[in-house]
Amino acid sequence: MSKQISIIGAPMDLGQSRRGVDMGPSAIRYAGLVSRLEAIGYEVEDCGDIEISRPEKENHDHSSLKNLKAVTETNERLYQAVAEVINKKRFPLVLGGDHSIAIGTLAGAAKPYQNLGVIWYDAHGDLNTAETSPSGNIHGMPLAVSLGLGHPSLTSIGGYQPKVKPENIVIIGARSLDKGERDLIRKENIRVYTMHEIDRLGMTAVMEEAIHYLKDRTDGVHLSLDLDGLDPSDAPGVGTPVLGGISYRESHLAMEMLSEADILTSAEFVEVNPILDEKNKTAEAAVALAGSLFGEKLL
Ligand SMILES: NC(=[NH2+])NCCC[C@H](N)C(=O)O
Ligand SMILES: [Mn+2]
Ligand SMILES: [Mn+2]
Repeated sequence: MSKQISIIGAPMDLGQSRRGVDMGPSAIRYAGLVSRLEAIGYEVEDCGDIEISRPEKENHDHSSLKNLKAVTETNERLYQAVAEVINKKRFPLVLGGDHSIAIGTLAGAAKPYQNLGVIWYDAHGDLNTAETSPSGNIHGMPLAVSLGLGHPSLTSIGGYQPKVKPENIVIIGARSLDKGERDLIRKENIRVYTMHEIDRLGMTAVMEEAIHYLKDRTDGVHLSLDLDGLDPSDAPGVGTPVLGGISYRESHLAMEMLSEADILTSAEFVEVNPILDEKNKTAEAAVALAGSLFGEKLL
């Protein structure tokens, strides 16, 4: 992993309907992200926040894709920002914002790779399209978009598609999937470790398998960590909490194992919503997990 990290804030809340997730990057910074990474020995640059487009007032045309234009424009800018960081041979660490920002992150992060692996750490699959989405919220669609499925203005960001292949994806922590998402997972044979497998096999075995699987077939790996992958008792500050999630300790173990495997080439932490949080607990969890992910050791 590159010893130089560049942090990019993407304070967007337009991919869903609960206000406050645009303050996620601030909350994560406030919880001490930069000093935490510097203490491990990284050279850290904070690039600040990308500009977020204003939502269109009339949204009737795209009720199945809320704020499509603003989400598209914002992700174009995030794509550029991530690509620039990678050109400088630095490690991009993106802070959301709702999960729709993964569209731009992945457009930038996948570009140098033939077979980018993706670890989607999430309660949800985020594999909806306008046709299958129950909500019209684009934060439920970014993984589908990265597979090349969805509205052309989203799938064409970065000028190439798909960004990732279904066989290079591992979803961890799933416990809320819509019908269309389940169908897509079966059709494309996407590897999913649901909460059932995490309970049954334990996080150690799940991560060993996931890492082994990705190591064999990919030339880079992106971690997209939605804080709602964690149990709401450990990460209450999220817009779409689902009971029965991954514990704080299991998440640390997962991050530590990723750090040891040294396979990551980019990462993002998304869906931190300080308005719904308890004393910045969720942002603090994100920073602590980033510590483990980047190799922090107690002894
Ligand atoms: N990134 C997230 N929190 N996504 C939640 C998605 C919820 C639901 N599956 C939807 O598509 O609307
Ligand atoms: Mn989620
Ligand atoms: Mn998500």
